Amino acid sequence: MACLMESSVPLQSYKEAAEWILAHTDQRPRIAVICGSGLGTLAETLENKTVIPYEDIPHFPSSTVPGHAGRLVFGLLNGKQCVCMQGRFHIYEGYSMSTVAFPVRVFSLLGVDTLIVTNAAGGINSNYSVGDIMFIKDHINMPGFCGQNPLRGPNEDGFGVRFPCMSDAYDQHLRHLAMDCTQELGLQDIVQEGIYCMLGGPSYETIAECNMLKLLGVDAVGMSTVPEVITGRHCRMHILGISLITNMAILSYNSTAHANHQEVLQTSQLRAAALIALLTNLVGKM
Ligand SMILES: O=P(O)(O)O[C@@H]1C[C@H](O)[C@@H](CO)O1
Ligand SMILES: Nc1nc2[nH]cnc2c(=O)[nH]1
Repeated sequence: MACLMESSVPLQSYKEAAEWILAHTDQRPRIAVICGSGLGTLAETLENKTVIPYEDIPHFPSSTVPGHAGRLVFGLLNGKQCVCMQGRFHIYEGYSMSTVAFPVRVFSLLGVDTLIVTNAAGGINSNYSVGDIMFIKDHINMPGFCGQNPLRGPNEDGFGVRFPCMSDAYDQHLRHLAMDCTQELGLQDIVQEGIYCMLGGPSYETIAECNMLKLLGVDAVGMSTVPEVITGRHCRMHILGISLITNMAILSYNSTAHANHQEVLQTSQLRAAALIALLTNLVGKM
């Protein structure tokens, strides 16, 4: 009988990508950073860089979104070896959740055990302001309500268990360490801690959808992060999630504001220096 199961990414593809990378750099980082929309400048600050375009790596997807350069950058951040993804993948580009999270399993094969995931997000919580930095304490996988999950398909036991727990997805110790860094850097007035909700995109939310998310207790909404976090936790990585509030979600029919990607990139640029300082300080303490 023909197999009716959807195919997920074959194990061999992760292995071939990892082997290729290991053959092209001597760097062996334990920390990976996924840079959100417009936040890739962090990678420019690494020392002793090895830059690998995604298209050179076997089986790696390509970045198609403005503000996502499409390169892996290996190097030293505050003396610690790191690998930065300058550009991530999204399901709205046409990728499956497992393809979006492909790099995370490759990182795991490289020896990465700590994943810092950043994103640009719309603020739902009315106490937030544009430019706030939100540490993610939990997420809602909205596409997951319709069966979209990066772990869908046969389980790869070599990476993790069939039914991984997600109640501890975001590492409390890392979050507290990051909070301490914001105090040291004088950023405490722009720091929040909250719940991130992933929607599929690429359209931004309607006013009714924003109000629904507010009722659900969501603090910030975006189109990413959740696939990488679920996949990272599946292979027991420690995870820190950071959302930059690049725009406020529109909750009132009286508003004349319109969500747009230019505003997202502008706010990212405005806060790039603060985020770089935060991550540099944090990585130094890890
Ligand atoms: O990759 P992230 O989540 O940072 O980017 C967000 C979601 C969309 O790609 C884009 C919308 O402006 O920003
Ligand atoms: N879904 C969504 N993603 C974003 N990314 C940056 N801002 C937003 C937003 O308002 N909504």
